[in-house]
Amino acid sequence: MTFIQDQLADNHCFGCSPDNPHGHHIKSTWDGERSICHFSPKPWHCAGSPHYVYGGLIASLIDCHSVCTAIAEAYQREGRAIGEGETIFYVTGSLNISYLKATPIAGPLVLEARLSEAGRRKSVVLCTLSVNGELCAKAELVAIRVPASWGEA
Ligand SMILES: CCCCCCCC(=O)SCCNC(=O)CCNC(=O)[C@H](O)C(C)(C)COP(=O)(O)OP(=O)(O)OC[C@H]1O[C@@H](n2cnc3c(N)ncnc32)[C@H](O)[C@@H]1OP(=O)(O)O
Repeated sequence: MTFIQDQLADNHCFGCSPDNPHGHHIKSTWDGERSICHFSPKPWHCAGSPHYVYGGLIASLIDCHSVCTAIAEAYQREGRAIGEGETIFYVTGSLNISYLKATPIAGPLVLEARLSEAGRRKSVVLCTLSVNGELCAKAELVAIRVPASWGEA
């Protein structure tokens, strides 16, 4: 399976870089229309209750998965494979999450994202997070394209 994050160069992100030793290392697939990410929380990712996932982690996963989705779609729109040629880099402009149900820590968490808008610099990504087919959170993220130098070390 090919993951978006493994095709991106110069990515140091806490949420999604394969090379950040302290990060979440999320992995997302992109089928040309939507992206999927599976994440299995650890016991220490709990909220006040040991049974449910901490909301900040949920935000972090949605953030990275959605921005990576915007990046994948942008490469596709330019007729390029992900990571091919000049680097395309997006950052989070805004993130609006609704926590609909407590998210069971037993997981796995399934994130699914697709674009509702794709402009020259701005993309809007809709993302859901479900466990066992039950919708626990939904979000809208505005991703803004920035120069590739943003991501350089
Ligand atoms: C592979 C890597 C994956 C990385 C995933 C990591 C995700 C992250 O955590 S990134 C870190 C968190 N985000 C940041 O630090 C971003 C900080 N903010 C910025 O750098 C800037 O404010 C930035 C880039 C968002 C906007 O730059 P700016 O030059 O002001 O944009 P501007 O030209 O005014 O606006 C462009 C478009 O975006 C829209 N926009 C700008 N900022 C926002 C915002 N905060 N919310 C919603 N829309 C916005 C504008 O309305 C405009 O839209 P339109 O084209 O429809 O008129």
